[in-house]
Amino acid sequence: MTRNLTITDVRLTPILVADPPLLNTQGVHQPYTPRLIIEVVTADGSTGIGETYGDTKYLELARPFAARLIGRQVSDLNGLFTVADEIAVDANRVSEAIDVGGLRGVQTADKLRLSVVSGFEVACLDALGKALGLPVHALLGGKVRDAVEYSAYLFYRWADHPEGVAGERDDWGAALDPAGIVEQARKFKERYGFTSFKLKGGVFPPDEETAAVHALARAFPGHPLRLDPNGAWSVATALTVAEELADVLEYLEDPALGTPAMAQVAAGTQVPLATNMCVTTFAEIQEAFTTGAVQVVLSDHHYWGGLRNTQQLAAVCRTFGVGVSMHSNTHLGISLAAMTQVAATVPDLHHACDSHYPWQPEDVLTERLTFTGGKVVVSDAPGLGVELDRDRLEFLHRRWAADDGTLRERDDAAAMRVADPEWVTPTVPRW
Ligand SMILES: O=C([O-])C(=O)C[C@H](O)[C@@H](O)C(=O)[O-]
Ligand SMILES: [Mg+2]
Repeated sequence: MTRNLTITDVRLTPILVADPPLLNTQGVHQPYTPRLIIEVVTADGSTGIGETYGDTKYLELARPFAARLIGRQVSDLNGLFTVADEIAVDANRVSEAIDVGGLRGVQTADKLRLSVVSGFEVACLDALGKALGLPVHALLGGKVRDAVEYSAYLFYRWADHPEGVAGERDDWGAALDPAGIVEQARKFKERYGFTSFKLKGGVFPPDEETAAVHALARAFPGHPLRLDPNGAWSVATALTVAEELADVLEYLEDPALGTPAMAQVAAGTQVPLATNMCVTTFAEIQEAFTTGAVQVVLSDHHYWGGLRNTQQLAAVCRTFGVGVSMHSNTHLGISLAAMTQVAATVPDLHHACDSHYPWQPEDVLTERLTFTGGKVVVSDAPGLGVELDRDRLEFLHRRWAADDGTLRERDDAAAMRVADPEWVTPTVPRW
């Protein structure tokens, strides 16, 4: 039977989703964070869904992108990059050259475009898979594992958002010291079965964070542990921490900012270094790999340009003997399903992937994805194997529409200033 896979409609729905008061070196998460949900509809009635960042700078690229997709084939995934090249990026959007205070590395016009392409690519793959009756992993060449392992993403956090700030409550409680972090890790293990733990650092002086990692090592002997200060330390501080934690760390993530600093740290320690900050584009690979600056690249399909680019990144890493795993920031179930589908196809995946999903109490799916033994089972259902809950989508969109603009852009430093008016984004290295 010949199918008509022409794209006839594209729907873009910006939403605001609840986010807990998670601390990082920039500040704290806002009570609600923007995401963009993308639906691609084909002439024969398949609808595919994708998800990406929802801040204004992404929306303003997604709209002309969506308009250009009408009439194209949903299977023309390579064509998405051609379409992206046609979209002009406002120079002001990249003038500061960093994104979310640098948490996602360099910001370029291409990377902004790729962050939009990724949402459309996932939606097209989902629609194509549904039309053909094949899971996304089959469209990517087939799965090499039946479940994908994730790590518990531990955060220093407050119990609630600052007084007077509207937000959703949760039962995780505060975690502001080693005991609080161990308690949080126990809950993660109980609720989801995770056996790897990553602590988001760069929040407190390094000796406090080192103490928290030692406390985790005592509480969970033999479990892989990671610490990620998002580049907040000097080379000297990074080397001190690496020495103190050498026996317990699986890897140290972005201890110092930029490839040259990472290369200096790498030269002085046996602890592997991972990154989602100094290698975030193909252009950054050569310098990082030839200087031995990183041993594990944490891919994020959102800003690498989608699932197929993630596979290409994995192939380059494999060629250079560099490990690959996955980075995450606030995302919903569509992205977790997409991450799981692509991770299932990557042969050398030796580290549990990051996921913020357990921190997100809200979703746009009819059924939440679940972690069992720290793993998500790879769906063999057509497409991503998930279904959009239209009522939830509408509810979360109404929250976005009602916002006066303050929450539509993620700004962790601004959120921190609500609690501490003197707060300014720390200069790096912070310690
Ligand atoms: O380096 C990382 O893993 C991240 O930046 C992940 C997230 O952005 C995290 O730091 C956050 O959301 O606060
Ligand atoms: Mg990181």
